[in-house]
Amino acid sequence: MLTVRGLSRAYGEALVVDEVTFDVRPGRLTGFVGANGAGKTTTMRMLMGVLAPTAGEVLWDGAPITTEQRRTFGYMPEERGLYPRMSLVDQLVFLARLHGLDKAAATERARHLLDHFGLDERRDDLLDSLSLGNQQRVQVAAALIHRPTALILDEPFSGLDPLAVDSMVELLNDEVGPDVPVLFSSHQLELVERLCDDLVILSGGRVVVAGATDELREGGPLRYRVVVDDPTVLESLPGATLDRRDGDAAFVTISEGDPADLLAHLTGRTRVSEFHRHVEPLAHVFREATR
Ligand SMILES: Nc1ncnc2c1ncn2[C@@H]1O[C@H](COP(=O)(O)OP(=O)(O)OP(=O)(O)O)[C@@H](O)[C@H]1O
Repeated sequence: MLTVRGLSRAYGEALVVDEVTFDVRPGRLTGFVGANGAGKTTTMRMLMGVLAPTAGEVLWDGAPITTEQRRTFGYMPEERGLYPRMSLVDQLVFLARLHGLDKAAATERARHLLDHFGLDERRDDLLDSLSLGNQQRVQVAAALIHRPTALILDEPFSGLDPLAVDSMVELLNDEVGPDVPVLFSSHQLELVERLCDDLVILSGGRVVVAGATDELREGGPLRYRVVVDDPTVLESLPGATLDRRDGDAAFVTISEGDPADLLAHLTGRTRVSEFHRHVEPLAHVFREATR
């Protein structure tokens, strides 16, 4: 497991990452979300050891991480970092060799990834002749070249259309080992909500929400969407309040007691055609957390 503990970074007087703590669990896709300037890239750089923290540490399986261990990670930096004027296959082979693969194994691995990423026919083309989506694929392939033990991706989906995002996720699922922790940053909350097992929300350099995506969504207020024949019964509810109406539907938050009791109360007074849990999208959780 990869752990970030109390990580901080100051530039002069400005504390841009402020005691950030979270885990990236094995085999889980963790989304690192925050507005522009929240501190995601700075945190990821410190995680990878390319930027020194002002305070705090990074742990790998509970012990301070070593340079050797970091070398086994895959990293896609914000500034990318492949050579625009080198052919795809040459640079993947070059990177694989930097990671210690011999020439035959490096060529085999590069060819496998290019083939799997649908780029085999482009293998002799220069990176900057590819579409943005394909360039991103090559960047991800580069991060995967040495079968990394952890994967840190800075905005891997930026600029991709929804189909390209899905295809990238499929490739990651196929190519990333089952116990590998994966952290990726994004400012697209809807995308993260859809893709991630775990979520860390950063705002102004601080973690404002962290946890399993499902639990964060389900852990919100106990809100129900209700449709009844006689809406006047909603004006006084035991252990619940009417939040708002939207056409025929009303949204009710249960503050105490069981939803079943509220349903029984309503059905005793009017016909109830809808009564189900309304889970807020994470954008709502984010807004609440950063208010
Ligand atoms: N070298 C630097 N010197 C001074 N300030 C910096 C430096 N690098 C980053 N910052 C500041 O630190 C803050 C966090 O930046 P960072 O790039 O980590 O945010 P981010 O969440 O990755 O944003 P984005 O989504 O825009 O990439 C910003 O206010 C940025 O201006």
